[in-house]
Amino acid sequence: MKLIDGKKISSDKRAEIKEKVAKIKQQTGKTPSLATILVGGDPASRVYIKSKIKACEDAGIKSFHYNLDENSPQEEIIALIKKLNENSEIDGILLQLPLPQNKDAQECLNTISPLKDVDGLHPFNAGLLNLSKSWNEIIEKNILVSCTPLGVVHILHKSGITIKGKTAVVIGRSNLVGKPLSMLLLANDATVIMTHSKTRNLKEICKSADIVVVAVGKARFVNKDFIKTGAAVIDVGINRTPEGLCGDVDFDAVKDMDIEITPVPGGVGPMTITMLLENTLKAFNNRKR
Ligand SMILES: NC(=O)C1=CN([C@@H]2O[C@H](COP(=O)(O)OP(=O)(O)OC[C@H]3O[C@@H](n4cnc5c(N)ncnc54)[C@H](OP(=O)(O)O)[C@@H]3O)[C@@H](O)[C@H]2O)C=CC1
Ligand SMILES: Nc1nc(=O)c2c([nH]1)NC[C@@H]1CN(c3ccc(C(=O)N[C@@H](CCC(=O)O)C(=O)O)cc3)C=[N+]21
Repeated sequence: MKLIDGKKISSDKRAEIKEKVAKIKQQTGKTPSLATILVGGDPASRVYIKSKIKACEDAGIKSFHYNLDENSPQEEIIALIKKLNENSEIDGILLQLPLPQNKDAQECLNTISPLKDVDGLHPFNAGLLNLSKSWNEIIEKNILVSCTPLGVVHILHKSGITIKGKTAVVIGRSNLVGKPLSMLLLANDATVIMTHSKTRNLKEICKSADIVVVAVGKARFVNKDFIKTGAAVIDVGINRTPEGLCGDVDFDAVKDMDIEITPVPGGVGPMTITMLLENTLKAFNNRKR
């Protein structure tokens, strides 16, 4: 087993971003900025938001945080987003998901200005990703794509894992992770198989893959039976268990195989936040303010 060090790849990229931010400040006198919105007080979401704010600070990106009450009506969330859309000082807006019950997340996301949509969840950006024909096009056009999928592809590139021509199986089809990730792998010329809870013969399908990305949200879901020798396994899952934080892969069960694998913690998680910083810079550049 070869461990893929997401933390190291992430900190290298953050150092690059920090330099870029310093240059922008020097050349324009402006500071790229991110607004984060948390509705309610879900403990896991609080932890993520805290790391996001800390990462912004470390990189020299200005951050503004808004914490709305659990019971705030949807109109209040939308009104805040509209206010942030109009605030020329703010480059990126991140609405932390999931929202408390009885709120329509997509409706809120639809009101974020596509230019400030650092999670790439506005239909306009999701559409641009869909229409893109290559990875180069996505990079050159500065398309805003969901941070976790971007992080996964960055990890693959930095680890020297070829994507072109490979069979990649993605487990999970959420709008935040599985679906945009499948589009990114496709743009990188993989043969992509998208799988989900209704997929039959999941083990066999995964066993045929050169690259397996798991984003299901079930602790130790993937075991030896899913993985072929020589495969790259990217574990997106974050599960809090009595024994601590763990991914969707049963790490102990596969660790003796001849594979490359990202650990949890220290794999995809840190990259997600790094890509949020990168997307904030993209938003700054796209707005040319
Ligand atoms: N490391 C990071 O930076 C991030 C980690 N995460 C973590 O990744 C995981 C997934 O997140 P997210 O995509 O938002 O989760 P969702 O709950 O939105 O999606 C889960 C997906 O898994 C599929 N699924 C559920 N059960 C099975 C099964 N038995 N077999 C195959 N597929 C199944 C679902 O299928 P169906 O569509 O049919 O219901 C669904 O598409 C979570 O653990 C989350 O915490 C999320 C974001 C960032
Ligand atoms: N609009 C929106 N955008 C998101 O990108 C988003 C979201 N909502 N909702 C929740 C998920 C989850 N997510 C993570 C971010 C960082 C780590 C992370 O840093 N993980 C560390 C461990 C952190 C810990 O100890 O909990 C690691 O894996 O090493 C994990 C998960 C972003 N998400």
